[in-house]
Amino acid sequence: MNIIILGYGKMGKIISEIAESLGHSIVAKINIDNRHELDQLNPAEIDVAIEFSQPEAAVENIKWAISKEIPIVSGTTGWLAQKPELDEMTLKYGGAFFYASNYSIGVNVFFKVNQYLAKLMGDQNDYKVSMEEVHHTEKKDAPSGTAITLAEGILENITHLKTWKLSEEVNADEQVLPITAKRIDPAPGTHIIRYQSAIDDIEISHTAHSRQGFALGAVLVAEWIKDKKGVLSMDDFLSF
Ligand SMILES: NC(=O)C1=CN([C@@H]2O[C@H](COP(=O)(O)OP(=O)(O)OC[C@H]3O[C@@H](n4cnc5c(N)ncnc54)[C@H](OP(=O)(O)O)[C@@H]3O)[C@@H](O)[C@H]2O)C=CC1
Ligand SMILES: O=C(O)C1=N[C@H](C(=O)O)C[C@H](O)C1
Repeated sequence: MNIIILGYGKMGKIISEIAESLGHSIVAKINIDNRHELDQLNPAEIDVAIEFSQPEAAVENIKWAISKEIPIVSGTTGWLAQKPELDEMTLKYGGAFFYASNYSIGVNVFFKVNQYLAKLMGDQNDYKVSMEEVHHTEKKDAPSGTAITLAEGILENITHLKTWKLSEEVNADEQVLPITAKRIDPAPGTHIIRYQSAIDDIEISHTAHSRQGFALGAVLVAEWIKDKKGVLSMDDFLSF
């Protein structure tokens, strides 16, 4: 496959290495300073675009790929308010757009465990639920996209919770799920969910040891999306 990398930073570099090791060709590695190279490319020769850039750059990058009819796999976090607009554009162009806040298989198993635990805890009003995420200091957004997906999994199952908020106070508001975001190098990504009561605590966590799992997942999705159409997510890709 011929792949274009939109955002050649920490993730873009690992994704390129993995893709090349699997026999794919990287036809361009685009950062802010060489975006002009996009105009010299022949879209017909690109099978898939993989986009891991920055919150302010993601929408423009994804629009570029959709408008050139190139299937796009995006992992950039911190811009999701604009996703409905991009979903609509994908359908208008008859293209393929895949977004996931986390491409690691382990985290996607963890998403399911989180939903199941929240369902079990839905009527257990003596427990206060809270979340902590830990990432490296270069991360631009907080809370992480993964933390927001986890929060959505909790809110849809615990009815007295109405929203989440960045806060360190576990007991502040019955209706609010507090999320603490810590920035400590070199943490690739840790997420912890805690249910705490006077009697006992329940805790689940996922700790990434490197960025390898995120990058491999993105390449596997890129291979899968090549001949697909529509607005797609990990629920379409994974069979669990
Ligand atoms: N979904 C997932 O599984 C994962 C998602 N992420 C997310 O991916 C994103 C990237 O993470 P990471 O690689 O660590 O970040 P980096 O900061 O290391 O890389 C981002 C890259 O994007 C480049 N960039 C900035 N503006 C543009 C633009 N307009 N067009 C193209 N490229 C641009 C930057 O270039 P320059 O340095 O020149 O500004 C930089 O090289 C983040 O949003 C992060 O949260 C990260 C890991 C996993
Ligand atoms: O910026 C990162 O590094 C990561 N970002 C993603 C997120 O915001 O959830 C995924 C992973 O946690 C690493």
